[in-house]
Amino acid sequence: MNILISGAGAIGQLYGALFAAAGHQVSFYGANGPIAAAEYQLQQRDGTLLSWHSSDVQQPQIVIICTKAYQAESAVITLLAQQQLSPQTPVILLHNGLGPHEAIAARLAAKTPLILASSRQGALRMASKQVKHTGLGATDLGLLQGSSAMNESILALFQQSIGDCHWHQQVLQPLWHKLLINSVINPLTARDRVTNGELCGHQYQTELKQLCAEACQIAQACHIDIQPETLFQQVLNVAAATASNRSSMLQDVTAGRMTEIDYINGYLIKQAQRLGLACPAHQALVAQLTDS
Ligand SMILES: NC(=O)C1=CN([C@@H]2O[C@H](COP(=O)(O)OP(=O)(O)OC[C@H]3O[C@@H](n4cnc5c(N)ncnc54)[C@H](OP(=O)(O)O)[C@@H]3O)[C@@H](O)[C@H]2O)C=CC1
Ligand SMILES: CC(C)(CO)C(=O)C(=O)O
Repeated sequence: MNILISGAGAIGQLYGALFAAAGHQVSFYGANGPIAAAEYQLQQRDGTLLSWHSSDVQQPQIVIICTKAYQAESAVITLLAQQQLSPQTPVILLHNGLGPHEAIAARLAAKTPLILASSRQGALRMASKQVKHTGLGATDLGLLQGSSAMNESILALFQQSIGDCHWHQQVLQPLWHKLLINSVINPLTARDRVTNGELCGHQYQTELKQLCAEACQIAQACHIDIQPETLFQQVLNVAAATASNRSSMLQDVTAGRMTEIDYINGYLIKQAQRLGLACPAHQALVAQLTDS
């Protein structure tokens, strides 16, 4: 298959390498347009280097947006302006957080398959054309709008190339679940400059519970099936399982980069305001991070 990936960063290069290794043609798009064919390297989990080649951009059969959440809409705008995409070509959004799908859905033709995806793989950029595969994890996918004609072939493509991939009829459920966990772990670790595991300490338990309770009330009002005690336990499990990790938001803050907080806690706050619900703990957290 001919796959165009917009966003040649850590996750874009990881998925690109895995698609290419499975025999597919991968081309990249950047903020300024098509990226010429080049050699890339993936540092695999066993330490060995996999060299692979991207192609020049041709008419794609699938488009995957692998930018940060705050870059996704502009990536789609650039593609629609510069490429003659068929309205049948599926567009897959693969970023953390939620929000850009609403604006992007409105920009695409009604029949264009818009697929949302969430990745629990880990990738780290080592050089402009080299990434390290830092963690294995599932990819969740599902159709948000448009024709479902390619659902099965897209799932087969992901399962054959990436491995652990799951199709969801209600894709917003797994995306919300990841957002809820990120909405607690990421800003706390970024605010206090601590590893994920440190959130399991006694001093965080009250704040964790309050954040989980608020987030669940908003999620439930958005028809997401989750209980505060379940989320609290999941947050502790993820924090313990990734104890030595520095969350992506902590890494962004430390490096002086923009964070995705507007698409994680910011999305929750937006939903709360729409529904007339209070969320003081999440608002305080956003303010603490934005002011720091
Ligand atoms: N890295 C990881 O382990 C994981 C990441 N994720 C999520 O995946 C998403 C991508 O993360 P990650 O790959 O780490 O981020 P990166 O910053 O490494 O990659 C984003 C890429 O998009 C490029 N880009 C920026 N603007 C545009 C644009 N308008 N059009 C096309 N390309 C553009 C960037 O180019 P430039 O560098 O020139 O700005 C960069 O190459 C995020 O939402 C992240 O939270 C999810 C799970 C794990
Ligand atoms: C699960 C967690 C918190 C792992 O670090 C993550 O997804 C992130 O850092 O963005």
